[in-house]
Amino acid sequence: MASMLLRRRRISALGVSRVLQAVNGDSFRLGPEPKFETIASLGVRIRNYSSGNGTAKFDFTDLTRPHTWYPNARKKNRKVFLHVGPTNSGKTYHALKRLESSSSGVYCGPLRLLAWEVAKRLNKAKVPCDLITGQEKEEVDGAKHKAVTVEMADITSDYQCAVIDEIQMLGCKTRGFSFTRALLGIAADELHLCGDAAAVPLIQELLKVTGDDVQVQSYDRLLPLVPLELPLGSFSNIRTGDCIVSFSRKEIYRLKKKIETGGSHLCSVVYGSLPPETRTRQATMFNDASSEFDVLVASDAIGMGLNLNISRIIFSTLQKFDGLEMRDLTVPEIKQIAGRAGRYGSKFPWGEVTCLDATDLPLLHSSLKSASPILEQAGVFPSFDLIYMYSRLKPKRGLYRILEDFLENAKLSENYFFANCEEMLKVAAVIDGLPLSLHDKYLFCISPVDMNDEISSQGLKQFAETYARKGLVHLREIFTPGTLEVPKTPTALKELESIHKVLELYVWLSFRLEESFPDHELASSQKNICSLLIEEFLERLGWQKPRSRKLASITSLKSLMEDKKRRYFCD
Ligand SMILES: Nc1ncnc2c1ncn2[C@@H]1O[C@H](COP(=O)(O)OP(=O)(O)OP(=O)(O)O)[C@@H](O)[C@H]1O
Ligand SMILES: [Mg+2]
Repeated sequence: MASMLLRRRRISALGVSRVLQAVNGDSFRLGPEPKFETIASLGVRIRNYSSGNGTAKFDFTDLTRPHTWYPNARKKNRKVFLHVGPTNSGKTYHALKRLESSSSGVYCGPLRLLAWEVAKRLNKAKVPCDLITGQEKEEVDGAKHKAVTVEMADITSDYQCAVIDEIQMLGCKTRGFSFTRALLGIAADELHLCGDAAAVPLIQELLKVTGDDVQVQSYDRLLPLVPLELPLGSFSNIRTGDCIVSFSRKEIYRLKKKIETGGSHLCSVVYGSLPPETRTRQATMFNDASSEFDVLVASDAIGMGLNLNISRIIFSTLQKFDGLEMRDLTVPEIKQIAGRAGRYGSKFPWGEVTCLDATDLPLLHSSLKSASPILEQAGVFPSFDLIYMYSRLKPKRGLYRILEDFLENAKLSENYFFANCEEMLKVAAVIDGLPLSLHDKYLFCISPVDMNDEISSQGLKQFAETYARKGLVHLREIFTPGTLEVPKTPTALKELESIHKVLELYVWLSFRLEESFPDHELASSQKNICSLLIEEFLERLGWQKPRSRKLASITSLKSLMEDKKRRYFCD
């Protein structure tokens, strides 16, 4: 199918045959935008350097004091509240209450789904709130509040209140630096940090030098979470409100099929490579008591902060493929995922957690009893301006060499580690030969391309090549609108997911290089069609036997979209 959509002469090899595919959450390389945000704080020495008088010896690779990169935040004496406790203890709830009552504010979350949930909640409470993620900007008239994915946090604005959710992610190898940037850089009178107690000592240490006032508020779980003594046993024991967790996309579909062929349940699915809007609607459908989709099959894409009507989490495995090898889930991962069961305010009075396989039960039980290991270091990454200034010392080098050199020479304090930038380097290696400015190269490097996905990486390459050659990239050059159709096989589904990624990449670029990527509307609408077709596959052409709903009568895409809007967009 994809050969019809992505012209063959440009995107050739399409097959992706990984049996086990990691199905993580949102794309993580929606890094901070390449704005000159640090330079102001580097002061006079940079001016000396720039004037070329040769007297200044500014060391751009000295990253030992990242808090000095954010003069706006440093002008404030921020009141920092650390809301810590187990999952489902009301941490985010209390922070959001403050946000809601503030005159201006921002919520920064790790997932689009969380940002979406918060924007919806604030708007419902008559607090106009924009939703801003790497790929979308939904602006509301008069909004003084924003719900954003953490990479989009604006450190140049002044807020009364800011919330950073799942703050323990500052220890994440790939995305941690964006949490650190938000932590040190957001200029707010009140900063609320929600997350695991394991992050407290590190945050206290990092904020010792900022002059902020830090208070810790601890919470207890609101509803009990009961680890079961028995595994699930037969699949006939599956019941409404169950969520089976698996880390392989193929396994997710196998489980869905197995449960649905039992004839009593229909399954929503949520996993990382599904389009975000599809994930949102699948989650909404599962949460909706009047929908027939009463069981969820999901990856760890549901693992953070989400409020889902889950009564019991069933781990199909306690191992996941992390891109390199199969490994056991960590204690925080198990606790985060298990914590989705029995959310306060859902219809279930407590949560339960078990496994498919009895041999996994001891690890499950011991992990739930263990404290998460104390975080030792926070991620950090040089902003574009530092890389740019450094590049002037190394003329004629491509971004790959500049990044590599920079990281080799960079100095950090013991509280920080360098973000893993392998994915950025992969992009740099592909585009370095093109006649593009360093700024443009950096932009392509932080774009949400999935370099492990052949279609997505080919899409990026073609966009960058055309942009370098002509400065203008029309979507039609690599994509033929109007050819998308409901996938008929799991392979076609996978291809459609990849095509969605290419369209998402175009939309992302069109936000940042508006004139050069002018087909924003077309790419957005095709992207939406893509996700609707994927959902149609999930609902109609999957393995389930629809019961009462007359899906067969939905023939045109228009009526399909209207049908979906009626059912899932009206809230
Ligand atoms: N005091 C309260 N009154 C009403 N609802 C509450 C209260 N506290 C929490 N809730 C609700 O309970 C649910 C869980 O709360 P919340 O999302 O804040 O937990 P959390 O500690 O942030 O969990 P996680 O670690 O999973 O992110 C949410 O639906 C929230 O709205
Ligand atoms: Mg939370």
